[in-house]
Amino acid sequence: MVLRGNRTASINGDNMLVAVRMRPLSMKELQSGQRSCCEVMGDKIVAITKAKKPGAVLKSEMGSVNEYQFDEAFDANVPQYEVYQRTAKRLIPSVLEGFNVTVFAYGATGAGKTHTMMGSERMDAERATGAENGNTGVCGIIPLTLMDIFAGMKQKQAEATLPEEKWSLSVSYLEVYNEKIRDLLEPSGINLPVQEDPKAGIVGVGGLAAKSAESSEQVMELLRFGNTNRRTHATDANATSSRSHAVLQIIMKQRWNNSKGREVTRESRVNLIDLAGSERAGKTNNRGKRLQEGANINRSLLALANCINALAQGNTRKNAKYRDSKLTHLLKSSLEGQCKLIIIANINPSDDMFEDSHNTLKYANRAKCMKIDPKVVRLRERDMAWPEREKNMKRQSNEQSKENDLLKKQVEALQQMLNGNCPVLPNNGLDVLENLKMQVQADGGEARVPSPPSPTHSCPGARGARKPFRRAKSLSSASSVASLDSGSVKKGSKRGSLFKRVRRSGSVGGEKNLTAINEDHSIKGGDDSIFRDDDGATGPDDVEVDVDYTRLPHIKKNGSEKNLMDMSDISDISAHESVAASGFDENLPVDDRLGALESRVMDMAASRKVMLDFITNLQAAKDDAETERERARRRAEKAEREILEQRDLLEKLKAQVELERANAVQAARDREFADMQRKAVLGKSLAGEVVESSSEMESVGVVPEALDLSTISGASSGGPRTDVPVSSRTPPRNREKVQDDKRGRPVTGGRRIIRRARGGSEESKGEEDYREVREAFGEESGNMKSEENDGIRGKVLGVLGGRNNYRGEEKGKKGKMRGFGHAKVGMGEENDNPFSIAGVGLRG
Ligand SMILES: Nc1ncnc2c1ncn2[C@@H]1O[C@H](COP(=O)(O)OP(=O)(O)OP(=O)(O)O)[C@@H](O)[C@H]1O
Repeated sequence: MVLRGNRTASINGDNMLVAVRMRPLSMKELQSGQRSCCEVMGDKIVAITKAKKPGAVLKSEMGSVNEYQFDEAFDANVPQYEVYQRTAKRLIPSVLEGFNVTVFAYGATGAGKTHTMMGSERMDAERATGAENGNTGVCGIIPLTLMDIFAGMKQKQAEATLPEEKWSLSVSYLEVYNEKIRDLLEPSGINLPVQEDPKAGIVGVGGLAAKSAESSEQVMELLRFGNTNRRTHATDANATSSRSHAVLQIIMKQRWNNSKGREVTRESRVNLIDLAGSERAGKTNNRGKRLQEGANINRSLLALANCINALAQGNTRKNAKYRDSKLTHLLKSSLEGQCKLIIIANINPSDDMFEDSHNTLKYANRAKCMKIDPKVVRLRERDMAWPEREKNMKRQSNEQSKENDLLKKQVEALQQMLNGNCPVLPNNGLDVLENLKMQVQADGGEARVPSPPSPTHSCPGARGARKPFRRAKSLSSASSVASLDSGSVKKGSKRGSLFKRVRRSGSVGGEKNLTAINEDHSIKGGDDSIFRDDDGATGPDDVEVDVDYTRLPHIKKNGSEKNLMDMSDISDISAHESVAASGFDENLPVDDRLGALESRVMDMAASRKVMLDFITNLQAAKDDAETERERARRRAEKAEREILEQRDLLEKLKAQVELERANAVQAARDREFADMQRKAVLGKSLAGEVVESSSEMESVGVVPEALDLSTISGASSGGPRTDVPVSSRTPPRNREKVQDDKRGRPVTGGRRIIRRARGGSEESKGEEDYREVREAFGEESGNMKSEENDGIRGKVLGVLGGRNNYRGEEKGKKGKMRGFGHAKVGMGEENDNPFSIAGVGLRG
């Protein structure tokens, strides 16, 4: 068995601590027969044993033991609190003194990093039983550190000896997932940028939320919320595997006033980091998204290992490639030596994880060689002399005040436009909106509330905090939009167009003439006193803007009413202003005036943000209204088109009805004419005159052949006639003869006869029909006496018989007796075909 090792402790003394923590084998691992290959020995030494391969010949296959010495080493039995006590707790005094501290846990997946940093799932229950009193069984380093920091702050505050000494704390929580930085406290899905301040040697994250907290409980609440947004997923190696690196940043501030009346701020940051674990794809069986996550985790951990290697090689700080990953970029200031550093290497003792655990130990061993030289307390002192500061504050305050006035008036103008006083924006109104848009864009889409300026403040957040003031100035001078009131423009004025616009055009009656909106929505200049007092000084008492904020418009959007501005944000602007006015009261002590001015600047900035938001909302509402108007116009046009189409259609239908009516009239005339002809023919026949022309017969719908008895064969058989030629002409249908009967009632010739015929006995039916035919055609019954006419009568009855299914001879008896008498010229009862000769009958 070969023994190798590196039994040296960290070279950085108190500034850096490298510890190793070994977790116990899990039940699952024990059940699957895995054995421990690691041992924590005395003197903070960890030994890792590589088993000899069965039948090993090569040196690499031989068993070996490696021993490494660390600043701290914890075996599986060491409880959470002891781990904390021997690591992070040591650095709490440094934090309270203003040092930056970074603590991170490193190791393979499932080695116990989250357990070490956060604690176990039972942490909440345990905390409820009083972790603060020493019952800290399952709390990890993060909650324990928070408790101690808050306890330390409380004590410091209680023992405060410095004038106006105040302690405060805020936290931010982020994750690095797949090389993207996400805010866990205000999750938005946005990939936040890493920002570096080389001068101050600080690396921060742009746009990261910082939440102030009064107690560790509050921070733990925030953490719990953040953890619900963190990416974790079950893998083969760990049921709750972290898929991202999580960074909790605690920012602690101590403020006091020094003997020269200057405010001094001391700020320290504590980074508590739970890294995701390195993993081998072969062991974890991860696929797809998990595999990609694993690759990104490994890449960033490799970048971290490379940086540590480079830093451990002595004077090669510049060789460390921090930008190889987001994680190393974020940790740059911690690794470079700006921070006190604690690295906890977690190992899983299972022999199955030998390679991973050994790598972790080698990595931690190398980290010991990093040179850490954290900067001592970083004091940020306001070094500006008071008169200069006061002047500066006044200027800023006035700029804000003027800008706010202008914004108030623009809000008013927009409200009027929105309330319908001016449904279409005039050109200069559009200028206002355009100007506002530029302003909002120049603010990066959002106006931030500035904190009091601190010229020597070197952290990026604090520098950013001064931005709104500078921005306001540069914006106003850069703005190139044409003035609304060109007469009042002062060309070349440093104040720029936004302020030029409210220059006065004259004062009225000695009163302060407030800037107002002209009827055409341009902004009318007010009294110069808005900017200057009689004595030439400027101040908030000059501002008297009477805006009724209770009349803020509600915009209907998507069916629901939306208030464009939160009233609570702005309702007490005037109160702020009156309080802030004390900043100009020369009789007050300097500190009070400074405080008042600061608070005024902040309030002004806050109300400016509210108004900018409001204006943006108004703009959006206006856009929505215009879109809605456009939609309504299109809908109206469409409806108009449809109405016109309907009208066209109606006209066509009317014309068609007219045509049909004319046709019907013409058809009625034709029928009348045909009936007259037929009547004439039948009259002739009944009178015994010879009907010479077949066309005469046809004209009344009687086919001559059908009446030609010579063509009738089997007339006496009584069966259906098959040899009777069927008229090739379709008998005209619906051509019913309508005429008055004797009583003047309209009678439908053929049909009526048929109906009647169906009613009585067969014989009398024939007679009746015959009579009715006669009557229908207005013949005198006397004309029927002659024997010759019996033939015609027989014909008529025969036709009737066919039409009404008279049965052969029996039904046509009378006709036969009187001559022709072959009523069965009809088709018999089977023949119902209206197109047969029977149908031709008298129907025509
Ligand atoms: N010291 C310990 N004592 C008891 N159980 C532990 C200890 N360390 C870790 N565990 C348990 O081991 C399992 C894995 O631990 P943990 O989730 O902390 O691993 P991890 O290193 O954070 O893994 P990953 O990188 O995948 O997130 C958990 O069930 C945890 O409770």
